[in-house]
Amino acid sequence: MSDTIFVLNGPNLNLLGTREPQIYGHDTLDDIVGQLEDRARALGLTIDMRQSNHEGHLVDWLHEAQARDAKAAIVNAGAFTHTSIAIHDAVKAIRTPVIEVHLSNPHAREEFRHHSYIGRAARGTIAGFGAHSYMLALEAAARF
Ligand SMILES: O=C(O)[C@]1(O)C=C(c2cccc(Sc3ccccc3)c2)[C@@H](O)[C@H](O)C1
Repeated sequence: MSDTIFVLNGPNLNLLGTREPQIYGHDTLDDIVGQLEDRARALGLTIDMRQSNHEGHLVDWLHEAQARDAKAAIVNAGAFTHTSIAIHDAVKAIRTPVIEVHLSNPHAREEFRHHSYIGRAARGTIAGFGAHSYMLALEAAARF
């Protein structure tokens, strides 16, 4: 197993920090990756953070996480959380442990956000703590 943690982000998260801070906080993905890299360095780990608006990229990157024997994959699939059987199947297909994360708490929001295809396949889920959701997931992954 390598010391690499994949951090994979889905649609619209490239716009994070620009709108709806009351839901998603003020941090951008660049802010979050900087926080993660500082902590990962202290843990002897490496972060590989990516974002795409395309479902197939996330599927390909989950396959790559396994191919590179990643220690874990932290996944915020955004809206694909609630729609993507393809990403669910990729999470089930790989040996790499996957931690689902969300900035908001989808269960406290609209009904259509209450179901997660990713959550049904992941090792666990951390949601509702803004950027800290990612940091909590890194701490959990470090103990795998
Ligand atoms: O809370 C999350 O992290 C979540 O994964 C993120 C989502 C999301 C949705 C739209 C935009 C963004 S990122 C954003 C937020 C504000 C302005 C621009 C982009 C995230 C939702 O689709 C999900 O239901 C929940």
